[in-house]
Amino acid sequence: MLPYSSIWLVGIAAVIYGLAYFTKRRNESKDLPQPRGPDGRSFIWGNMPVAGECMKLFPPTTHMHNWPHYIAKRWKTGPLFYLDMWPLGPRFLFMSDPELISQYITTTQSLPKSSLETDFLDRFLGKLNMVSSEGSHWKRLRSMFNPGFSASHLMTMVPYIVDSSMVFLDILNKKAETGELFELEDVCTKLTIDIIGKVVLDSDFNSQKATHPIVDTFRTRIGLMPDVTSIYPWAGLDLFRPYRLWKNERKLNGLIAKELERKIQAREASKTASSGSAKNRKKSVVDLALDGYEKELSESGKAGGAKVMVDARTRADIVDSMKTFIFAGHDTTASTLSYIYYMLHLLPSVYNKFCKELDTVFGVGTSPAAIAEMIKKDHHIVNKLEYGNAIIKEALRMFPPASTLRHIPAASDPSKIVFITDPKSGRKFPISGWHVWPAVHFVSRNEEFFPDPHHFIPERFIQAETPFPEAKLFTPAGKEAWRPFERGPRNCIGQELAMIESRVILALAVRGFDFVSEIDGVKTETWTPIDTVSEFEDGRPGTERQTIEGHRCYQILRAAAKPKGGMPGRLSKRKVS
Ligand code: HEM
Repeated sequence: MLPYSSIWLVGIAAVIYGLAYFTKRRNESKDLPQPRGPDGRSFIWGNMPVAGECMKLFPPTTHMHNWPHYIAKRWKTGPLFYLDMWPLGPRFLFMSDPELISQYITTTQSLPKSSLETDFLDRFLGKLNMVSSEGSHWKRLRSMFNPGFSASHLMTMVPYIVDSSMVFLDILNKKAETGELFELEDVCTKLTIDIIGKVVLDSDFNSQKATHPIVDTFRTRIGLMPDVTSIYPWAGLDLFRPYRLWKNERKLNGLIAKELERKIQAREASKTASSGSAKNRKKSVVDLALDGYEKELSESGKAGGAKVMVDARTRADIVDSMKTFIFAGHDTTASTLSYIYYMLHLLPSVYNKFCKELDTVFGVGTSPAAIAEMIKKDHHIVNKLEYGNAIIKEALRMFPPASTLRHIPAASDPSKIVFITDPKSGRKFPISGWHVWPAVHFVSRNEEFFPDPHHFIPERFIQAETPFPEAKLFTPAGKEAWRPFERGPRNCIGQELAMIESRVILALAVRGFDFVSEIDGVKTETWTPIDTVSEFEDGRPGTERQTIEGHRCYQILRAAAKPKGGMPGRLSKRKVS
């Protein structure tokens, strides 16, 4: 037994060590750009007072990517700042300078993904998912699936996208007839899921009209995941969650594996088939991945006879990738489409200008059915929708559905700390040990590149029409300023698909509709653009606050950044202009 005096000595030593460690950690961020002042930083709490203010002011379910722009303005931090919430929360480094981000975080030097992102995705999609994979496994997955997501290959999928969009158009017509209250995002999600099923797996999910086990099980899984809107690790604790998630994963993996097996059998059958339809079938993303796999096997001399055996590891990679594509590809595009309908009601001038472009490209008075045929004949015709494309880009700028989070571990040896250098000031900033979050929402509000960032101005992306010729967007510095799909080797593999499907849907299913968002019985008929910092000037707590930047359907975090409540509203027929 230790004598009391020794216990005291050990206790005192532990307290001294603890205090020294705490002081050292806290001082690491002392001189870095960050919110300052009594409401910005304290020795004990670091920048927790800032998080406290944001949690109080922003409506409760707000996506946290709304914070950095507000913080930068409120505490005048500039485009790069640290938010040290240790030991109660993460240590973030926020940035909105696209040049710094591309050079040090995502492109020239592509940092590994942060555990704040990958822990969630590994649990949700499986450990082999592409978004959180690193190194040789990520390279293998990316090169396996790149061919299927190339622009030239995706163009061959346009007829499928058109067919799904015509079903969607039908549904919108019915909603406009009844004038019922519905969640626009849900309808858009079913459309994007159908498109992904077809493009990726050549499966008819048909979820716009019926239920499909894969889609149902997948959506159940989304509901089972913890709500990650809180920065506290204990938020959303549920003892039965792991079991429910495990059960759901088994079911989902089994369903996708069955679909994959069907695909493999169909491929084998088509090799010997004489019928043209089997041979001429359009290839899905998985088909192209399996083509690559077969080629790899035959080049390495491992192909065993005429029948190709897909090994268990490759099957597991494909199953997790399918979940990844469904996840990454449906919510994101559905959210973007929902915001486009929402903005086109609020800005009739944008709607009218787009209708004129439709007339120019497809001819005055051309019906959606005729436009559908035109697109099927000439897939590239949708690329002529320059203004339509700018509308999609502006929606993605204002309401970005996703972004990236990167991290390299802290270094105890000061000589091993990694720094980035601001070319303007020459100042060095440490990145080791910080979760670097180049939140697209924050970058998209950088006024050097996007003046009047709270206004929806598609023309800003068309050089000949921009009202901001002095903005840096069209200079070399602005090349990577628009980054909703991120940049560099880890950029979005599905970005061409998202843009092509959005253009097709705009061409077919926007004209003639008027969508009015309606939350808790309040219709959004008009909108006054406003900066969050001005909007929150009154300091009224967020539980009472209903809008962000003037929008009642602000973005919340539900796996991706999605419109609040699924964008409820009513559709009506609009006078065709
Ligand atoms: C508007 C639609 C979309 C947006 C805004 C978007 C955005 C993004 C962003 C920001 C990333 C980087 C994530 C990170 O670094 O953690 C990403 C990655 C990814 N996206 Fe998308 N995405 C969209 C649509 C799609 C579609 C349609 C698919 C596929 C069907 C897809 C599949 C993926 C995959 C697999 C990755 C990981 C790529 C890699 O790590 O190599 N996305 N996306």
